[in-house]
Amino acid sequence: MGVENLPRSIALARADGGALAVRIVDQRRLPESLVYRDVMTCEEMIEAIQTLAVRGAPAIGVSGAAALALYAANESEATSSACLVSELETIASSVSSARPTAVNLAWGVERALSCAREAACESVSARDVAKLLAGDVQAMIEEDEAANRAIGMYGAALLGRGSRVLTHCNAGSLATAFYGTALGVVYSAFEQGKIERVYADETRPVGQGARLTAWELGRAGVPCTLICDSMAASVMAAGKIDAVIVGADRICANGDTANKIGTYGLAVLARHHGIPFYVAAPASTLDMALSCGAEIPIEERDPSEVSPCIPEGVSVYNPAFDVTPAELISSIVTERGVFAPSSIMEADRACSE
Ligand SMILES: CSC[C@H]1O[C@H](OP(=O)(O)O)[C@H](O)[C@@H]1O
Repeated sequence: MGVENLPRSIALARADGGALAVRIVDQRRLPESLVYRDVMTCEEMIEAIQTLAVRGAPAIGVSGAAALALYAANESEATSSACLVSELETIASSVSSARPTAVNLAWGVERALSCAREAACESVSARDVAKLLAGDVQAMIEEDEAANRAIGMYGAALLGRGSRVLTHCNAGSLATAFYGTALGVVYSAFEQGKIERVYADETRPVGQGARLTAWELGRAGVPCTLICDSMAASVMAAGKIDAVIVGADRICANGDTANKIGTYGLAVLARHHGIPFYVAAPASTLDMALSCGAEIPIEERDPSEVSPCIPEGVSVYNPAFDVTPAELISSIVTERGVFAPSSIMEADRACSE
């Protein structure tokens, strides 16, 4: 039992014949089946991101860089590193725009481009640039896990013994390279004997809580109660929650935070009930270029996610995220410590050192 019993959501691998592959857990198949899928091309990775086969801000950040590494290794016929860089710059925007809200995706793509440009300046061959890109994806995977374990350590210190935590969506190991952000705090606190129970919102319409968080916590042996999103208010009113911990897809310079749709409502409820509301996220989720949450692009997804049967003449609104104002957030937990939302720019500087 424990977090080590969880699969790695994304890893580099070699397909039959030795070609570079990115091996992902196909999260659309959970909780019924744990299915791994080898992604071999840039287009396949874009499709995996758009269909939520791979999902979660940090995980799609790694996937964005991996998309370029797959192109360089398996698709490009460039005869020079300069030509390869030019090709990568051409496809980069199609990867970054696969999902607009999580800043991690654009961050991962830009990191891969920088890696390729720097290598090309060293006059290495296109083949060697491809190898360096794959190596940097592996480094991102390792860095993300380390960041999540640090987030877990700092976040666990905020919780007392016997804590009952409410979480939303899945900000677990599946949503990252490994260990998770919000659930990383849970796993660290659980190892310290601090977690009595986790209440997991099912998180309509896609059900990341019911399908993924409940599956993770069950597999890790963490006591979990699955609730409908509409039950969160009553559970808080009944005094069953000591803290709310969620992930993030983009955190602005003033601390406003985009996360899965329904997060904002939880923050309002937590404030009403005097319950601390924590956001857990790595530096790759910070976007200091945006001054406030109104600037965050919110992805709208297919109406069929809300219901397979939409009555004629009825429209559907399906935003995948909402924005929680900084004033409703108690603290933001990063790999460099716990920060007040108003001090998140300090966190960005600390994480960049
Ligand atoms: C640590 S994952 C962050 C964030 O990403 C998830 O969105 P999605 O399932 O659509 O990829 C959710 O908002 C998580 O909180």
